[in-house]
Parts: sequence; C-alpha cells; structure tokens
Amino acid sequence: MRRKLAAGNWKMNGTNASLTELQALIAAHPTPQVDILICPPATLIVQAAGLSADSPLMIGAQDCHAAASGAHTGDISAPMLADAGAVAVILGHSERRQDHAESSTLVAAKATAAHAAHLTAIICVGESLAEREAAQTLDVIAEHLRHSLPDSATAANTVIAYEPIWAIGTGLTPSPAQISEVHRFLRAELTARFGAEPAQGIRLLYGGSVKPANAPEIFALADVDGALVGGASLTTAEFSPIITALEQA
Ligand SMILES: O=C(CO)COP(=O)(O)O
Repeated sequence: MRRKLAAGNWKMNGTNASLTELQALIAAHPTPQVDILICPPATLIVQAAGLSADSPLMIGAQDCHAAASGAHTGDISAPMLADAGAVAVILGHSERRQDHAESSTLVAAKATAAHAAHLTAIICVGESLAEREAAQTLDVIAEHLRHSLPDSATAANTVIAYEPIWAIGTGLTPSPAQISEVHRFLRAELTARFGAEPAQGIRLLYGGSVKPANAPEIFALADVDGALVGGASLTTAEFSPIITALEQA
C-alpha cells in the first residue's frame, strides 16, 4: 500500500515571514493520514526543519548538485541539504530543465547523490504543449524517466512527479483521462525496468495547477498517489484543503 504524499514546492518564494504559514500548516494537521512535505527555498530549510521537528510535516529541497562537495560556487550538495534538515529533494523540475539546461543524465546523477545522502528524490517528468499537440507525450515521458532515474531508485527513496509543462502555473490541467493515461504508463515503465513489486511501491504524484477545487477529482484517479503543488502550497488556506482532499481520497 503506497502512503499518499502532499508535497508543496515553494519555488523562489518565501522569506522568514513565510514561516508563519508553515506554523499554521503544522497546527492544522497534527495527525495527518498522508505524508506532508514542504520544499521551501534553500535559505529557509534550517528554520523550517526546526519549526517542524516535533511534527509529522517534513521538509525538502528543490535541487542539489551531483557532487558531495567541492569548487561549485553557488551550488548546494545533497549531504548539505540532509545536514540542514531536508529529507527529500525535487530534481529535474521543468523550470530547472529550462532555466539551467538540465539534462536527464544530470538529473540522474543528482538523484544518485540524493540517494547516497539518504534523501528521497522526487524526480519530475513532463511534456510541453508542443509535444502534447504532436502526440509525443508518452515518448517524452519514457525518455525523461529512462534517463533521469538512476538504478539506485527504490520505492523507499524515489517518487515520480508527472508535471505537464503547460499545466504549471497556468490554471490549465489535463483531463482525468490524460492524467490516468500518463500515470498508468509510468507504472508500466517502472514495472518493465524494476519489476512488479518495486514498481508498485513507487509513488506517482501529479503536479500542475492543483487547487482545492480540482484536487478531489485528481486524487480519485488510480495510480495518482498525491500531488506536487506550486502556487497553492504557499498558503495554508489553499494547501490545507488539498491535504484534506488527499486524506479523503
Ligand atoms: O511546478 C509545480 C510544482 O512543482 C506546479 O506549480 P503550480 O501548482 O503553481 O502550477
């Protein structure tokens, strides 16, 4: 049985003042029936991990370097994130693939580093609008998955997030049938590579314009084990009902 996961990606948003939202979220969900993870900007990880230390809420990061240490100005390594209190790291988000030209091969190297530091790697895959319109969605996702996922991936250390690029921050979402098609395909690809039992345990998140209003419909779909939420994870008012919807799914 896969434990469901509500993950929030704050992206490049949040200062010390935002920690009041985190406190409110912790207070609103003292005994959640699902895993809750917030990935604030790196500058807030230490404080966020401190605030949530006695709660079930977990803290993650949004990226890491593939090396453990060294001459990489401005970068942060997986062991540093673990040391700061993170238990997970988002890797291969489309914004990093675009803004920093990250390849799937690099994402796999980062995931290997995350696993070595005992961090859960949340690996993102997803097609652009042009790719969907050209009927290339499953090909793109197969390619992302094959090259972004290292052999060290297990159900315990890896989560896959399907995030169609055209649904991120746009208010657009794929139809339930489109989400189901991709998640079923992801499960089948994982089964082919890792075998049925490990593949059954790997959690598959949907991400892209998840809001309180559409969360129940998305969470009702087979093979959707939770969500990776951007904008709506920034406030407790919006994220809390999404968590509740996941608990009730
Ligand atoms: O990119 C996302 C999460 O990683 C989704 O962002 P939005 O929920 O703001 O569309």
